[in-house]
Amino acid sequence: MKIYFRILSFAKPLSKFAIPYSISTVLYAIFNTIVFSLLIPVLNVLFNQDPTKNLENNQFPEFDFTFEYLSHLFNFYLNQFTVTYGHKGALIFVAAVLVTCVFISNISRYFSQRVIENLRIHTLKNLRKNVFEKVTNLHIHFFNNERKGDIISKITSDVQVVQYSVTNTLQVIVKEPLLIIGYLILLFSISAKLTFFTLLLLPVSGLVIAQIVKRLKAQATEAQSSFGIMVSLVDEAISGMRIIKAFNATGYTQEKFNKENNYYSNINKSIAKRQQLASPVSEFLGVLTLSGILIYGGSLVFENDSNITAAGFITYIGAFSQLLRPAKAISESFSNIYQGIAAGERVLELIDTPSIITDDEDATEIAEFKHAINFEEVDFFYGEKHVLNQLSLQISRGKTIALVGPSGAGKSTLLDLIPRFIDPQKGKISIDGKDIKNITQYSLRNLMGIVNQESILFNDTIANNIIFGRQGFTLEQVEEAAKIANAHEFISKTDKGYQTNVGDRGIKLSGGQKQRICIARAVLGNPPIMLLDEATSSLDTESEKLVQEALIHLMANRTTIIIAHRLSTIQNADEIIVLENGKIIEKGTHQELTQHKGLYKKLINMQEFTNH
Ligand SMILES: Nc1ncnc2c1ncn2[C@@H]1O[C@H](COP(=O)(O)OP(=O)(O)OP(=O)(O)O)[C@@H](O)[C@H]1O
Repeated sequence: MKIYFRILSFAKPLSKFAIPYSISTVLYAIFNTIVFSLLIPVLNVLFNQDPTKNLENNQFPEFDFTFEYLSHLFNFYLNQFTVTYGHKGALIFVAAVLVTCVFISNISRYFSQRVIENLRIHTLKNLRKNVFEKVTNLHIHFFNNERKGDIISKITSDVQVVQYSVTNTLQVIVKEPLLIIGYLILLFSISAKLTFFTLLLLPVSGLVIAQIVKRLKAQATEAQSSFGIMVSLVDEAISGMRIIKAFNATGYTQEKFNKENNYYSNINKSIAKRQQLASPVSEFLGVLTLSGILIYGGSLVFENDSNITAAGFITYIGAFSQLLRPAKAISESFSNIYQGIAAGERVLELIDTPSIITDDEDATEIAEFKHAINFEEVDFFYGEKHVLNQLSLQISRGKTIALVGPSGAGKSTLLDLIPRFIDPQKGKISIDGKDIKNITQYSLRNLMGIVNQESILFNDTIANNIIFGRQGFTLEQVEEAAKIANAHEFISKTDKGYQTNVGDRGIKLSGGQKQRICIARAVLGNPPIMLLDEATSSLDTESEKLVQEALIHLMANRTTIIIAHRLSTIQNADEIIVLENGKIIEKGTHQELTQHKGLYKKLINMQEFTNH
């Protein structure tokens, strides 16, 4: 229930919806019940052939806020009509009242449905907005541990499931009980004795339904997470289609998907079995109750119990059968709500995931980089694994630092610490003496240009891929950045120049072109610090030369920390840091390090670096 109310809290301000919804629903319930209460006088008109009999005790009723008052008022006018215009006139009167009541009740229903529909759309818009904002604000490490497909399915499919069950239930929770109350009042006013008897039978039906829907929530959770796995499989298959084809793994991939698909379908079958059972069972139990009423109530009528007349009894049966419909709707929606709650729980779990990397309350902005970046006895762990061990390092402004070392030595981890993609468990990293934890992430990252090994582009124009949402850049500045990145020439030759769309992940561009656009993106805004992870994938010589040149332009007059794979980059660096098992074991220039018989020399001898 807590989850249910939290989901509803996304409908803020609730009063905007709650007030008009309550008013229109109450009106609907009242007029709907009145329509039924009209049955008694109609039957009386039909059965009662002597109108003067009615007139004898026909008095204008005293005002009272009850159904009885309404019924007396109606009877008063009905009798007047019967006497003045005969039975036909009376029937026309009843028909006119009926049409008016049905009109008002349907208008009210239409309004209440419109309000609830708006509430549903509003809630889901807020829920989707919140969950996407949350996901994009989360620390990078979170995405290493989660399946991408699961996150996608939470934002899309789970939110949709919440829509169809939780908000539908809201409609049922308010409207149907009101209808039930209305019908119960009518039933009590016809015969209290018979209604007490009816109420005794209802809890039995409730217990049976509860038993049926009990396991639904666990199954619904399983179904949603299985759907998440399926989305992941589709995502992996589409992104890895080349490899799948190259290794003839189409069958293997299809089989993996089919297995999950079968599992998902089976859970859904089982859920549907239970859900579908709720409605016929509740209807059957309702009719069972009705037969009880028929026998008991009928005998009261036969015994000439003054409590209930024949017309009253027929209306009673009619009203009771109407009572079954909202009761059925409630039991049906309860069998659906579990699916919605399970989905809601998954969405809220994502919203509640704490971001490990946050800005300190007293974090300040940093506008420029003047002196040095310092690592002081930094320790970093991935779980139990000690990735960086008591690492201390100074990077002075304007220098180019090359990080080298065997695979898994901790180079990428070291680079990720500088823009606070991750935080060290021990030690301190500072810029110009200021702990980076006390600097806002936004201003810290604003000082940096980052180029990854993988050229990540988005399905958008070249210009938008370079600007990437940053404000205040002119097309001239974008072109300037592209020129530094050796990209301007090829961009100008494309169909629409800077407005050319690069396709999904930049599929319409070559590897080298993608890299140069990423370099242009990093250069734009002229950040003083560059964090580079040199690509290992070899390009053709021409392309390689262009990328290499672009990187040289990029590093000029900046502080650069680069995970280097090319010998030329390493040789040009001011300082080479050799990492092994999370420790700096050597540092110096190329000349200095080749004179030692250390790891660097060994890596050179093993031809670890490419010779461009
Ligand atoms: N997200 C992660 N979760 C758990 N362990 C990780 C994660 N990322 C890296 N590691 C581990 O941390 C260690 C250092 O990884 P890192 O990527 O920093 O090495 P590297 O020197 O950059 O290697 P390479 O040159 O192969 O990219 C490795 O042993 C790796 O297995």
